[in-house]
Amino acid sequence: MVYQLQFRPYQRSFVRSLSTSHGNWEKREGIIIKLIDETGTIGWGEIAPLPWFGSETLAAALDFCSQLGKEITTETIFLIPDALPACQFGFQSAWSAIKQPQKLTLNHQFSALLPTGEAALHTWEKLWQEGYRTFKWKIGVLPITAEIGIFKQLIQALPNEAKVRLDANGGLNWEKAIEWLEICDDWQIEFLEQPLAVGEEKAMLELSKTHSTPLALDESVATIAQLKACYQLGWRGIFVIKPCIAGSPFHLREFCQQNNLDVVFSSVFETTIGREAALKLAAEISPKNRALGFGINHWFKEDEETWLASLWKTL
Ligand SMILES: O=C(O)CCC(=O)c1ccccc1C(=O)O
Ligand SMILES: [Mg+2]
Repeated sequence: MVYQLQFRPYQRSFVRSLSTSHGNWEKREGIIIKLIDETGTIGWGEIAPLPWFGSETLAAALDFCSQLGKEITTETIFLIPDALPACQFGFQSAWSAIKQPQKLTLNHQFSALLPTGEAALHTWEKLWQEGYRTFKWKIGVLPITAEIGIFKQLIQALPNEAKVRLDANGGLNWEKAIEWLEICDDWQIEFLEQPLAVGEEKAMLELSKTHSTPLALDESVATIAQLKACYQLGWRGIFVIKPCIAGSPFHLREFCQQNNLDVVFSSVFETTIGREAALKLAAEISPKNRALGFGINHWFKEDEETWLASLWKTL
């Protein structure tokens, strides 16, 4: 089967930059793709790379799209190399949108991403009023004493019913991870995400055995190959899945289902197009008790619908 292909790069700025232990992220860049089959049916897809997480760069994704020309075959779509995981996801989900155009039905809760640092203290309440009951806050950004101080204020301000996830983005060392885990154990945190850097999976396995707070791997399992490697290593804790950068949605679903993984789905600030495809997977494989990490409205300046509509017009 042959599909006509069109694509458009996009970029949008965050209202405030996303601060993590990797640094400050100012704007989201990606590519929207449009496939058209012989009957005129359209499938949209999105390539939303996150190079600081280990995916390809935007430039590599653009090179890939540019060399394809005006058409792409089913075969090419399923032979995209593993070095281009965000492209695998974008093209294969656009293909699915044509072949299996089912509507998205979800009854999961969402988790809201709080701004980093003190700003979390005056942001959670608005999100609570919007109905969020799970909140994620970044750590490993400020000096640890200051951060623990803010954390204690936050946890005491939040209603009892609220669940809290902490995400260190690999920014802690062994001692700081233990310091945080002891606090997490006291406050019944839902989980601590990626305390140590990529490559320190054995140490994280060790930490998971000595503390009651569950640990989640994120950067360590960014792609399907990494996910498999960590599973093989014996990781049976939580796996954070960012579908848009993980690779083939078909392979991802198969591996998660076969091994019954405890997964938490997570956004990479993709647009509605990537988000719909990611949430379709979540509807199938995310456990109901794990809120989806897609509560990221308020992070962009433009109104999503208007912004996307104007991008669409150019395709
Ligand atoms: O997972 C969530 O709840 C929100 C998304 C999120 O935290 C995130 C978004 C973009 C890039 C990295 C991360 C992260 O989990 O580290
Ligand atoms: Mg994370």
